[in-house]
Formats: sequence, structure tokens, C-alpha cells
Amino acid sequence: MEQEMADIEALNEEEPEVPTIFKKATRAVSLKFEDVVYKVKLTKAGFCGKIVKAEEKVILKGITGKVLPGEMLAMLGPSGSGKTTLLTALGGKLGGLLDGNISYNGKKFSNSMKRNMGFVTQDDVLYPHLTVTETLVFTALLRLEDSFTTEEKIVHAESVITQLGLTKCKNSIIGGPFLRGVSGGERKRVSIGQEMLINPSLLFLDEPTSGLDSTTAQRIVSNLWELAKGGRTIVMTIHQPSSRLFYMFDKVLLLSEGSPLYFGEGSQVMDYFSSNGYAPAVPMNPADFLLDLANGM
Ligand SMILES: Nc1ncnc2c1ncn2[C@@H]1O[C@H](COP(=O)(O)OP(=O)(O)OP(=O)(O)O)[C@@H](O)[C@H]1O
Repeated sequence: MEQEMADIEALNEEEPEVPTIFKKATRAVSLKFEDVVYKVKLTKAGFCGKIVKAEEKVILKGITGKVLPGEMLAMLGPSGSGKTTLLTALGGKLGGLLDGNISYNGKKFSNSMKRNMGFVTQDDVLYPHLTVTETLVFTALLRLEDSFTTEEKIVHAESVITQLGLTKCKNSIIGGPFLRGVSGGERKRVSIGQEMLINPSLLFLDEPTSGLDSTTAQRIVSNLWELAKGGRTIVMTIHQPSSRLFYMFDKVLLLSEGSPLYFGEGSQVMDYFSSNGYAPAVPMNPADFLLDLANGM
């Protein structure tokens, strides 16, 4: 018995310490956006491809909001309402006819802010033949600064695997359409992990739960909630979160055809609409109710 206890103690002592990467955000970011307007020029080609008409389409029609460190913002709205366009604009990735003010700790977008940001796109771009560990170690070797040794970079990658609950599949290949690999939820967590390696204080995610069952979606949003509570600012688009997911969001932005219908505390949204005469006739998931409203139903 004594020997057993000594072995357990020895094991605990050998447990490697989780690197600082997941402990706290190092450079907290307050994101503020005011009256964001985005337009595109649509051209119509006539005979022989000659442009006969160019018209302007307004995609974002004056959107304002603020997200603080420790908060998670969900952008909701029907398909085509402008969620991805706004996310891309906030992530500093949208050029062209963009108006309004977007600031990060009161400053404009800069390269140093870019290095403090992560962006997880809807379509994960991963190598199908690499395993989860190989993918994250490869990314760590490429993206972490040279001030880290190779061993430290590998420890970071392993820590991301543990923190995102990928230990069980760490030796499985990613896979693709013709190659069976990890599940959709695991794949999404690998994509999030790739961004987490640089420990960004501001993280954008486009539809991180799309195509996943509600338990897997819950797990991913819980991971993101934990990251937010470490002082990070998290902004995501999401289609139809379940009720329990919905209440994890500190702030909600509801869009309809590029216009904001609501921006504020997630916990206040139902009261806001019911005080304006819009309340569901039967108890329902707030996200479904908001989507019905944004669809004009
Ligand atoms: N560069 C562009 N040229 C023309 N139309 C555009 C352009 N960018 C976006 N749009 C249009 O703007 C609208 C909003 O697109 P966006 O992708 O932001 O919507 P979304 O809310 O993210 O939709 P989904 O939920 O289906 O992903 C759509 O009607 C889209 O076709």
C-alpha cells in the first residue's frame, strides 16, 4: 500500500506543468465597433462581356457594439444576414467599401494587433494525412516565435491537445472526404487549437458548431467559454444554438438583412423583445425565437 501511494505521488510530481498558454490572456483586448457599413459594387455584364450597369449593394447597415475581455459575443441571424461579413470586417480581413469605426483597445487595426488575434474559418483547412498531434506540432513549429525552443513548442502543442480534450484521438489522422479520420467536432477543435497555439487575446470563429450535434457543440462552446473567462475576447457567428448554449453567451447581436435588431446582454434579449410587444406564444429556445423575428415571422 505504502509503495502504491509512493508511486502515485511520484507520478503526480512528474506531471508536466501546463504552460502559461491557457492560463491567462497576456494582452487583453476591448473590441469596439461603431456604425459599421459595408457596400459592394455589383456589375452587370452585357453583350460581349461589356459592363453595362454597376449598382451598389449595402451588406452591413450601421452596426454598433462592444465586447470586453472575458466576454463571448454571438452573432445570430438568418442565412445571408451579414454575420460572416461583419466577423471578417472585425477581424481586419475585409477591404473595399468599409465605413464606420472599428477599434481594438481604442486603436486602429495594426500588425501587432493582428499577431494577438486568431481567426477560425468555417471551412477547416487541414492536411488529411497528418495526425492530430502532427498537425498541432507542425503548426506550433511554424507559428510560435523563435524565442521558444523546439521542445517548448512541442509542449505547447501537447498542452493544446489536453486542454481541448483531444487526447483520445491525438494519434488519429485528420482525414478528408475520401479518407476516414477524426470526427467533425474533433476536427473543429484541431482548427481552434491551431489558433490557440499563439494564445490570442481576441478570437474570431465563423460557425464553430455548424454540422455538429448539440452535445459536441456544447463541448466546443464550453471550451471557448473557458478561454473567455481567462480574459480573452471571443466573437463568433452561430446558426441555431440550443437554449443551454445560448445562455453561455454574454452578449448577443441579432442581424436581419444587414441591420442590427438587437445588441446587448444575452440574458436580457427576451425581456427586451417582450417589452416591445414580441414574446413567444409557447416556451421556446430563445435562438429559434430570435431567428423567427429576424425572418419577419
Ligand atoms: N463581395 C460580395 N459581393 C456580393 N455580395 C456579397 C459579397 N459579400 C457578401 N455578399 C452578400 O451579402 C450577404 C451577407 O453575406 P454573409 O456571408 O455575411 O451572410 P451570413 O449571415 O454569414 O450567411 P450564412 O449564415 O449563410 O453564412 C449575402 O447576401 C451575400 O451574398
